[in-house]
Amino acid sequence: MAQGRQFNNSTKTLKRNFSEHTQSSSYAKRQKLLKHKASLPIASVEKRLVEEVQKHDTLIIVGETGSGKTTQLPQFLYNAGFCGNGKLVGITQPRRVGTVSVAKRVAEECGVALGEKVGYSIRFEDVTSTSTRIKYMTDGLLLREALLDPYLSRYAVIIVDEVHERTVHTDVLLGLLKNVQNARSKSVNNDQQLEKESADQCLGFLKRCQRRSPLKLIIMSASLDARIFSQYFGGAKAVHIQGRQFPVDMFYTYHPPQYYLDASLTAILQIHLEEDPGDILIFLTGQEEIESLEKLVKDSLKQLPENNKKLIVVPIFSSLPSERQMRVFVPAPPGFRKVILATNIAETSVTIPGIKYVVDPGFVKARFYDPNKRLESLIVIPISKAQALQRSGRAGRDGPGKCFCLYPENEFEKLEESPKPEIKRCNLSNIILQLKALGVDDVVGFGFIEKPSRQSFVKSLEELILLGALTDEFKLSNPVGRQMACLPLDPIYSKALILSSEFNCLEEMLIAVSMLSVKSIFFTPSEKLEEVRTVNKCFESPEGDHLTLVNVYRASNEILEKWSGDSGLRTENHYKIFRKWCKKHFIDSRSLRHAHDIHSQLRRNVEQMGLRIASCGDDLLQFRRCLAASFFCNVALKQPDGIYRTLANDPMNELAVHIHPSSSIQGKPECVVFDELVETSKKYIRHTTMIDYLWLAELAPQRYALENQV
Ligand SMILES: Nc1ncnc2c1ncn2[C@@H]1O[C@H](COP(=O)(O)OP(=O)(O)OP(=O)(O)O)[C@@H](O)[C@H]1O
Repeated sequence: MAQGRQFNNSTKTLKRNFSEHTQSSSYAKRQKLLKHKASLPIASVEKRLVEEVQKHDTLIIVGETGSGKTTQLPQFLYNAGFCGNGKLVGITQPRRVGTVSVAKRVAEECGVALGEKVGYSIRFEDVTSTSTRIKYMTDGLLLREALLDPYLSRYAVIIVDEVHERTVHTDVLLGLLKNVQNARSKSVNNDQQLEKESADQCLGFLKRCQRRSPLKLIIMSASLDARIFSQYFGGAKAVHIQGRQFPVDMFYTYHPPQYYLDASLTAILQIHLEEDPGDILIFLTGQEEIESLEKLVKDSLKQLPENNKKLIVVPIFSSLPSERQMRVFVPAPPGFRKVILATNIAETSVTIPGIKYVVDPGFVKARFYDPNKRLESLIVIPISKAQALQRSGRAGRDGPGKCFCLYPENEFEKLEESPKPEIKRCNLSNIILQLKALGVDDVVGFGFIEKPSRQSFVKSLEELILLGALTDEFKLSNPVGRQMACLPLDPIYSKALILSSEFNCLEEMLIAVSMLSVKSIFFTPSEKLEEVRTVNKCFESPEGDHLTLVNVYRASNEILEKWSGDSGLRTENHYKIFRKWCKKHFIDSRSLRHAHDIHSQLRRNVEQMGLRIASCGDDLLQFRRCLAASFFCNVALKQPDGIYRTLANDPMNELAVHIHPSSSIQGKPECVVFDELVETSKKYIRHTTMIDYLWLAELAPQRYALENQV
């Protein structure tokens, strides 16, 4: 990387030229891809990397951003024969967007349709087939797979990519993979022994053969401290890939800006007016900031002369409808420059062609969970050095780039090396349940790379006991705990599904849980809040948001049914009408379709479990009682001043909270259950439904026995 330089936040005009975007034939495209592959820094060390993987069961690979680790290494291993006997190379990623976009790219490079030799799997979306050999997936997905196949016997190699992010799933996966490696190498030794001992135990031997090859494990990132991981894996070898494809020049401000949003605007305009053609990517902390900056940029453009107005603003954040997220990959029209306003969703793994300039204000919004108060806070904090490196690395991927950091260079030195591991700041209930289902009895003693706090363990174990997933002896209960672990859901949602069968409302709960499982059904631009409310009045249930979600789903189902005709087949035209309907109601059509897919999968899951699927019809009391019986850890009571207070065992941990303004609940009911408690500008409870406080002692006596009552 070039020496840091300082830059001025002044604006000047500069004429630019964009070359015409020409469409190449598929042959020419393929030749171009091959040439590109050969030019990546990793290409020159292919042979050495393959040899290292052959020699070592665990390998740590560190290489500059854009050097070709994620896209090329799996192809090297495939070509070297690691996928013999139908085995797979699996690559985990921390985010869905990165997983999908990288898989698409590698399929293109291999000249195959996505889902054939190269595929991907993310929760509720599997684009693989029996011919898939290179499989990209989220880290959480591989953890789930381990529940069904504890030896991960289909995989010859597993690459844990972007490990510096230290997501909770990556951390748990590392511990688990260590155990799997041990178990598989033991099974190799045992099998050799058994082979000698007895020829007539042929069948058992064959069975063991399926899991006898040792598991190769590769830990990878551009910004990891190899020592920590090497130590964790008993002195595993680390390989450093030298060089990057294109340089990225770093620039810093003289002083920290007073308001980084203003500084961001200045930086964007400065680049637009003074720098050579090339798109801009700026990292902000969330939707609100992105929308403010979008408006500021658009207003500023109005003041510029006509020939300087050719700047397109494209936002990307996680609650944005997926179709709109994909717009970041669409090239700007000839003569235009594109500026992408992104959260850290675009920080790792992704390559957005055309990005030449990165602007980094140096902040990120991170989640912190307080296990005592059950409160999740979203707090804006400075990024770590690893994140700064990843951000600058989004430039320099298809040509030389520049990164403008909106902080002085000496501030960079003060940043933490890596982000705080998620496992130290999240609710552990789901992880504990999965570990228990994997047969890890002593979860506190599990070999985590960094152990979560004792308090987090205690609170999550308590919650799982209250939900009936664990016995008082901390064992997985049968059948409830086992059933809960089988469902790819948070424990409270799983419990709600299982219980709803008894309350005769599994139909409704399947819908509610499916809708809660997608990132966000409604897309609400801040300036259109009122319009969204008016147009969606028809779905609103005064009793609460869970029923509102059920109403939206059923209305959308009617739209789909109406056009499916006798054949039951839905054509693209039906979906066009569906999308139009969604747009009218400010609904993210991809999220809603996703909810329909999740619904189908969960329905299959509960059918396999033998749960009785029935509808409560108009008797919605049953549905609300069932919510009370499952969401009883998330209850808030109205206080005389009209503000709500959460209920906790220890009054010190009770919090004053507000029902989220987007809620459909009417009036101010005495008592509500809620889905999540998040602190943004205030402490909000989201997805609330009214219940009767007196139900709690009857429906959740384990938590609301008389002596616990307030
Ligand atoms: N979707 C894509 N479109 C165009 N080019 C791409 C795409 N994905 C990858 N590339 C090209 O391949 C190069 C290598 O990408 P790859 O993701 O393998 O690098 P990496 O070393 O894993 O980077 P990082 O550590 O940032 O994830 C990129 O620099 C870019 O030139």
